[in-house]
Amino acid sequence: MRRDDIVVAMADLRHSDADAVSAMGRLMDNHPWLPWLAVVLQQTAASTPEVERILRASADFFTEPVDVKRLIETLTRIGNGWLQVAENTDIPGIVGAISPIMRATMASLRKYAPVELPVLITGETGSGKEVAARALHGLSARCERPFIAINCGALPLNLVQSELFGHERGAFTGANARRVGHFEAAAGGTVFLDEVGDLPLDAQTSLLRLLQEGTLERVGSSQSIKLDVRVLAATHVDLEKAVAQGRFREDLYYRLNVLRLHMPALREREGDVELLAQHFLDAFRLRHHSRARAFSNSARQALRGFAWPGNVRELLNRVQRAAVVAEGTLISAVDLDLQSAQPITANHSSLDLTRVSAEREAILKCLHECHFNISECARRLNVSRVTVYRLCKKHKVALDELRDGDRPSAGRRIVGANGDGSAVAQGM
Ligand SMILES: Nc1ncnc2c1ncn2[C@@H]1O[C@H](COP(=O)(O)OP(=O)(O)OP(=O)(O)O)[C@@H](O)[C@H]1O
Repeated sequence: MRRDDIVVAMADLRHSDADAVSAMGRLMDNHPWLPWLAVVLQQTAASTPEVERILRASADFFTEPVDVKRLIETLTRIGNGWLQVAENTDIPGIVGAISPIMRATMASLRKYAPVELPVLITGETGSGKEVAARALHGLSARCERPFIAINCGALPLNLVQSELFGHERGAFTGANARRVGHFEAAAGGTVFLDEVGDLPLDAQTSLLRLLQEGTLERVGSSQSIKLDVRVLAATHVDLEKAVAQGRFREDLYYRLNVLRLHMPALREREGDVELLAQHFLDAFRLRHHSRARAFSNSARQALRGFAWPGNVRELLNRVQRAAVVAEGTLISAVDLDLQSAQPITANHSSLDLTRVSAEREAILKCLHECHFNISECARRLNVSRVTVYRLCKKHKVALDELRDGDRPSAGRRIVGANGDGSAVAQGM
């Protein structure tokens, strides 16, 4: 294992005593990215919590006599780079949720999905808020109906009302025909309002009415239209602060914040980074030619030690780039451009760590608020532009990647659902 040349591991528990079983459990915990298979005697299957834990962590398990056909099928699947183990969260679209913090979040998600109430999804940029919103929709009774994701920050200011709620012909110059807004287009389904804090006040009022009364009016009409739609909203800014500053309606905040789902930052998700990285690599290999099929030890260490300011989106970008540049079958820390990444906990007292993390949070938050305008960020933080760049370097803030991620591709990204309930994505 230390040499990184294990493709699949088999935990043979047929003749193991309790000590051997718990040692095996520890070994599996320490190597969660490896596809594990387990072999047990029928009478020992899940007989103790330790064995149960091993079976849960295994991609597949077998009892004696081993079904060789199924074993070959499983090995073939693993050999083809398709790691079932990475997708054992049983929430479609959400990969790599073995960390306790992510498991707790997924447990909440499962509970919230069938409930007909708004959910406010919080979390840093790239932490998977939209992925969570889609999962909430996919696990709800509305899954066959449309899922429409709207980036509120990307809507042209003068057209927000019309984009969201539609308009009648002649409502304003250029309104040559009646137009149905995103909410009406999602009738019976779910609307996901990303960056809800960016909604202007008049649109907030219309949204509040929709949430309270279940009705909307198109721009240029006074006729109320009844509408059944579930609203999910996300923010990476502090909405409470926006309320305190009068930029966000308090009554709307309480309406949206009935259920709250917090997506943890990737650096808090111990064990998930490797699973996600392997999943992204496998997915990349299915679509493109790439020799790289796994990560070297140093790469894994770097993946675990990095602070991931851009969260899962940054991990995805780095893995894809590494898969392109890697020369051999193993991706190295250099391929990931993480050669100088130090474990975030190394050589720091907890007070130091708190300071470092507060500084990083402050710079990231400010950068987002200023839409990555460095001069503006420097002005707000009362430091020079050079200092902003220095801090970005110090905290491994990949400005280009974050900028790309921040740049809204379109106001409306998801336009519907296929017959099988899967979302149709546009402009992503
Ligand atoms: N658990 C996950 N499994 C698989 N892919 C994920 C997961 N979480 C995030 N991703 C991927 O990471 C990228 C960013 O995710 P997403 O857009 O949901 O983040 P976000 O929090 O909504 O970002 P932003 O705050 O910038 O809107 C997407 O490509 C998404 O598919």
